Amino acid sequence: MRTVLITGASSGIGAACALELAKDKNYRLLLCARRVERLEELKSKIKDLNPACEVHSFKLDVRNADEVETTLSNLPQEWKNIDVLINNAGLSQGLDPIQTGDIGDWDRMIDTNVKGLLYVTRFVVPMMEDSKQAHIINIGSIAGKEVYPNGNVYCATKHAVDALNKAMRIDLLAKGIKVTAINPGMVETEFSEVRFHGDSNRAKSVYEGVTPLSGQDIAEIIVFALNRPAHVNINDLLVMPTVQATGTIVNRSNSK
Ligand SMILES: NC(=O)C1=CN([C@@H]2O[C@H](COP(=O)(O)OP(=O)(O)OC[C@H]3O[C@@H](n4cnc5c(N)ncnc54)[C@H](OP(=O)(O)O)[C@@H]3O)[C@@H](O)[C@H]2O)C=CC1
Ligand SMILES: CC(=O)[C@H](N)C(=O)O
Repeated sequence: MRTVLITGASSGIGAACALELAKDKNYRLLLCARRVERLEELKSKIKDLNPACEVHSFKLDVRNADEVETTLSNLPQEWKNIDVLINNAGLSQGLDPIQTGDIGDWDRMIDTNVKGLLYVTRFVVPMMEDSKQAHIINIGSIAGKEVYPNGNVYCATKHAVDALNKAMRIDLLAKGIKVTAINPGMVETEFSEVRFHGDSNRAKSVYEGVTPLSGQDIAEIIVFALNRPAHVNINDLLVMPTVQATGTIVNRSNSK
């Protein structure tokens, strides 16, 4: 049995991972995010799907290092050993050129996508000491492999995730902790709604005329990566919908 901690489990890819892992009797789930009411709804979906799946959920804002340390160290005793960390919490805010970008948006992206991922990893790795199957999955992005117009700071944060993913693989090698980056292209979640500060029409237009990836598509790939034999690690995977060639080149006339 492996205990999996998923950050940002209240929506999108994180919630889909929880539901996918709940189908597999080898996993028990630690779910966190800021919106606890969403986590409660997710827990009841998991109960319907697999009543035997053990779930513990809690509120966590990954941007606050003290909160991350205190909350993780105060987990109930039976949840203190972690095997798998899915560093998923993240967001994009704004899509503006650098000279007019909103500094609050920049801070939120850097604090969540880079510093939050670091804080959680810093305090979870010591909780993996007893694990024989320790694995960290970092959710990067196509935006961590290339830069697209007006993506500036979001792209920079995901390039940082790409670097940290490689750095973790080096630093954690002697501990036998697997480290995998999953880098999605366009996935239809709340991502665009958050990027455009709740402008749902603009968010919808991102997915017009295309079949994007779903959270479930990414979750299935993560479960595949987690279930490889002990000697096999998927280091880095870039996953795009068939209609997407780069961060911004998308065929909207030939949706599959
Ligand atoms: N959708 C896409 O096209 C792509 C997404 N990604 C990445 O996938 C990851 C998941 O995003 P996605 O599912 O699409 O988007 P969603 O907006 O649907 O989900 C984002 C999740 O992150 C959580 N989160 C955000 N800020 C914080 C915080 N400060 N502390 C804790 N949790 C936080 C949210 O929970 P809450 O608000 O409740 O705290 C939510 O559960 C992100 O890292 C994103 O960058 C990568 C490439 C493409
Ligand atoms: C370009 C993408 O596919 C990604 N969702 C992003 O907006 O960075």
